Amino acid sequence: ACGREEGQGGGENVSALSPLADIPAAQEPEGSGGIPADQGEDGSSDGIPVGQGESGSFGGIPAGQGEPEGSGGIPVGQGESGSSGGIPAGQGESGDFADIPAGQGEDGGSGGIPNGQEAARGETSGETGENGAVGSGNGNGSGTPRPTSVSKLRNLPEGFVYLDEAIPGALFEIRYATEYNFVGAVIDGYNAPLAIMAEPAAKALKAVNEELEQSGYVLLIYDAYRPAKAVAHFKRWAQQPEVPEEQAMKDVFYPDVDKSQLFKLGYIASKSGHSRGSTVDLTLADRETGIPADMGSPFDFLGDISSHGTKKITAEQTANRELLKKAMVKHGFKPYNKEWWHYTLKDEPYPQKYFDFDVE
Ligand SMILES: C[C@@H](N)C(=O)N[C@H](C)C(=O)O
Ligand SMILES: [Zn+2]
Repeated sequence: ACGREEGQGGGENVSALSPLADIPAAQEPEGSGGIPADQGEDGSSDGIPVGQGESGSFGGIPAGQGEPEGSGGIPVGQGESGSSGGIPAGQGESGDFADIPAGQGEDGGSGGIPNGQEAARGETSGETGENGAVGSGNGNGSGTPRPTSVSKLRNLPEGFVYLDEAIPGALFEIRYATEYNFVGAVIDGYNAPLAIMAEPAAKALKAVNEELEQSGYVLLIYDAYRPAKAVAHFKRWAQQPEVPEEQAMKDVFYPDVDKSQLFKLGYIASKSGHSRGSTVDLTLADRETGIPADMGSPFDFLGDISSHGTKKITAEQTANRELLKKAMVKHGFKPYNKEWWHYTLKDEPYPQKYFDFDVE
């Protein structure tokens, strides 16, 4: 897993494959570095990787632009994403589409951090049903990939796409659709372990994946588009006092910080770039095994060690972070200094809009 555990996967190959360009991390917090809760910024998540088998075409995506952020647990193979025909009547409406005007945003939540669980190669549950069911793992932190049937409603707002269709070969572990995240519950608005982004961001991310494949890696995506209602859920949770039942998840994701400080410290954003559809939480995984590269801290570990430039990690872990960063920056994404997994497309198509349709 990508946590603090020993890095599997990436290690040795990395130095040979990555020129470690010194790309400075973006200063501007999408998160809320030093910004009081409620003033919004970006956030991200961690989840269950899903191996995306055959994905559909990437039709209709405008020339690339882009940015990124993920979920905890078990990578899930997204088998064949079949056609979307056959959606039962009455299921078609995807969630609310209440766009939140810029400046009103709710606080962003923070993606759960995967505890070094092995990223199981997408257990493709595969067979896509008539309504596009795909297999996906449930990020319950058990370490055991369990196929789940997911039906895509396929009526996303115009301009948005499912990443399993847009980025063949990527893996997914949508933590906020599971209980394996810092909140310890499925997050509001995540009705299925799916990743959605605005088309330009998806196109740019596809290019990143293609480039990394040359080095033996694929992208493992923990979170992408995040509904505003999910950010509101994070905020409500952070405002409640910590209780003993939360200790297990606290130990994994925010052991050194009181949860009431997570927004203020920039680890979760009140107005998250994720809700604008062009931010993604992700890591590198071995192309053959699906095992996440060792990044020195797990996804959604909310602490200093997750910052770009930290001295607390090994040269190999730094190299892994740099390999990901170099590829992301090359294709138009900007990093977030406090979280090595969080990236946002610079030329995002909806810079002022905070969407609230459900992930389903
Ligand atoms: C919570 C974490 N995964 C994340 O995305 N943090 C940034 C700052 C956000 O909430 O936008
Ligand atoms: Zn993020």
